[in-house]
Amino acid sequence: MTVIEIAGVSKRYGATVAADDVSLTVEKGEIFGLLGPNGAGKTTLVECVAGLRRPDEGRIRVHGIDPARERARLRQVLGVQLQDGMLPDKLRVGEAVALYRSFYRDGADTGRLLADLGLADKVDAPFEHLSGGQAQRLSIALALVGRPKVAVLDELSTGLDPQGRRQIWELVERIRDTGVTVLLVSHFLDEVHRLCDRVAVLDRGRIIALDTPDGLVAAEGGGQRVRLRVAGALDRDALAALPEVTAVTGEDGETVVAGTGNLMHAVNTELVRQGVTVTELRLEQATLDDAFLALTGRTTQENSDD
Ligand SMILES: Nc1ncnc2c1ncn2[C@@H]1O[C@H](COP(=O)(O)OP(=O)(O)OP(=O)(O)O)[C@@H](O)[C@H]1O
Repeated sequence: MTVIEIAGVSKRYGATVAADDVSLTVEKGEIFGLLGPNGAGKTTLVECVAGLRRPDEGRIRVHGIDPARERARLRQVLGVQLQDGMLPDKLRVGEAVALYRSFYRDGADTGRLLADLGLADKVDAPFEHLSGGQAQRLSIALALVGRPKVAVLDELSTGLDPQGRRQIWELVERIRDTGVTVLLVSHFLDEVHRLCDRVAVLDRGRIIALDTPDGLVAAEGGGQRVRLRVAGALDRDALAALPEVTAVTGEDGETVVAGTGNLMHAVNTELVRQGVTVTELRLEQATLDDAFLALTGRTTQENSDD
């Protein structure tokens, strides 16, 4: 069942095209990722889904509701994670959750929600005293307090340490397991790889790829690389001619063989045939980072430094 439908959506700010003819659908129970560099248009798109902005063109439906025209109905089915620092410093965790709960006819049990999010002992803590991870968990609690069918989570693990990120990821999986459809905005490749069923990669307002995380990696060129060094001369052309091999590159005496299928075995067999002495041999699986680089021409480092 389609829960979110985005069809031909465009949004401009003056001369900037933030969304350019974007179409996608999100199915019930999916964790769907929007991945892209800074300024790619991710936030603009989710703000349109959340009814906070009106697209210039195109159609959006969330559970059949037009977000731009039916904000009150939308609020009953869609929960949106607040961005950093959007709560008053002195507001206590329990007060914030109770306030947000009061917006809904059929909201969550706030005590249970806080316990589920590991915030039970922070009920009386003011927002300004929360750690980064606790503040993130509170923002997720506020997105879920209306027991939404759809949760929009934006840059959910920014600023968290590795342990905090893992905890948040487990939490998102638990949310999905309760039947909530999740639209997740991220520019972290490891995050979308771990969590998402499907990912749309956005760049300059356009969808440049839409697939499962593994599908994106595979499309990048099969997903494997063998790095090797040998003593003496290596016939790279013979390696390149192997059916499993898509490319052979190399510098500083290292040879990098990219390919598909049983690449390691094929390369090994060829090295034995050539009778060369191998001094180093290592298999790397391509990651979503490689796919991102191949798709956008930018590394994730350039991405976050944008
Ligand atoms: N209110 C606004 N007025 C003018 N331009 C805007 C506005 N909001 C966003 N933009 C521009 O639209 C483009 C898309 O921005 P958007 O925030 O949607 O991207 P994003 O992918 O969410 O980026 P980030 O990862 O940095 O949050 C950018 O070029 C941005 O500068």
